[in-house]
Amino acid sequence: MSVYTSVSESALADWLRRYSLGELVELKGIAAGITNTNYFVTTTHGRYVLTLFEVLKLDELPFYLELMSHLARHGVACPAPVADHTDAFASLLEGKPACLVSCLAGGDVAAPSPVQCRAVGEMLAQMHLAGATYRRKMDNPRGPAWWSKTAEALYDKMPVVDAAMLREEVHYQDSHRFTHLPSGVIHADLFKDNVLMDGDKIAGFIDFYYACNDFLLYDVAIALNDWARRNDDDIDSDRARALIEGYQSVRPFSADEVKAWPVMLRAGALRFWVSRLLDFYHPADGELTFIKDPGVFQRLIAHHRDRTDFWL
Ligand SMILES: Nc1ncnc2c1ncn2[C@@H]1O[C@H](COP(=O)(O)OP(=O)(O)OP(=O)(O)O)[C@@H](O)[C@H]1O
Ligand SMILES: N[C@@H](CCO)C(=O)O
Repeated sequence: MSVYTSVSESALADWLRRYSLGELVELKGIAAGITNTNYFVTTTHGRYVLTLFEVLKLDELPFYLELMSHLARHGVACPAPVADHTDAFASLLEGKPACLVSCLAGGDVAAPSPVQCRAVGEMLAQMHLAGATYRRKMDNPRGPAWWSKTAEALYDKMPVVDAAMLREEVHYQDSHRFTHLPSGVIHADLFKDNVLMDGDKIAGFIDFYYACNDFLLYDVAIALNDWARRNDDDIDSDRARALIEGYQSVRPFSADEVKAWPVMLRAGALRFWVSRLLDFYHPADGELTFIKDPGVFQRLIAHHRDRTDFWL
């Protein structure tokens, strides 16, 4: 469930007076999602998604909401935040920072086809191009410094063999640091559950709350590691090739990116291995029921290590 903060119809009707969206018709909690409280809100003007932020603070939101607005303005499929009469995208509701965004059609897919993977790759490249003119900047809070430090707090808790592999992976990434690859605004969490599909079309990328500035190639690796991953945690070549082809039909990899690609696939997996290990060994209060299997990314890294064909 993901309604942590209850919103009463009367509080929402009051809050909606800040907007030019008409009168409240219906308010309905959304079950999916882990971090935030989400509702579908219908007004006399249309349908929107209301998010109450459970962790992010009001002054942290402009980077993400202005990014979504920028991307939507450039034709990238993503929700467009709605501005209120003070021209703000967010304000407090029931004591939490809250915003309204356009409601998209479609739903997430559990078993995507190569055609859908191609569409994701293409839209991701379009997002990277459109992001080039976005002025705000945000360092990646979950980059190499974060995973090295976080891993230090995990080694002692893990089985010895797994800890040794994690050490090796952190060391491997430390010894393959890049400084020269194309970088810009990335989504940084483009898993299957963060894309709404309408058939074979992208209805929209959602959940931009890990977006930051980093290597564009790292974003492609994160997306591929989820969209093309099979149930045995190896990669399906047809889906991988389709996603890369879709991406390169808009923004071809540079020669440096081609060289960096095998390392980046492992970096994209390491980041989520570490965050899932952190949730597993140091769960935050109330998080227990949502912990995802860290082993998925350990097994994926093992497959990436053995790989000789990287679908390029
Ligand atoms: N703009 C939108 N249009 C339609 N449905 C949406 C939209 N935004 C979110 N949803 C629906 O709400 C669900 C929860 O959203 P989301 O995954 O962003 O939750 P969260 O708790 O904020 O993030 P996370 O699950 O990554 O912690 C999505 O699976 C989707 O079904
Ligand atoms: N997509 C992440 C969770 C949200 O960051 C994972 O599956 O571990």
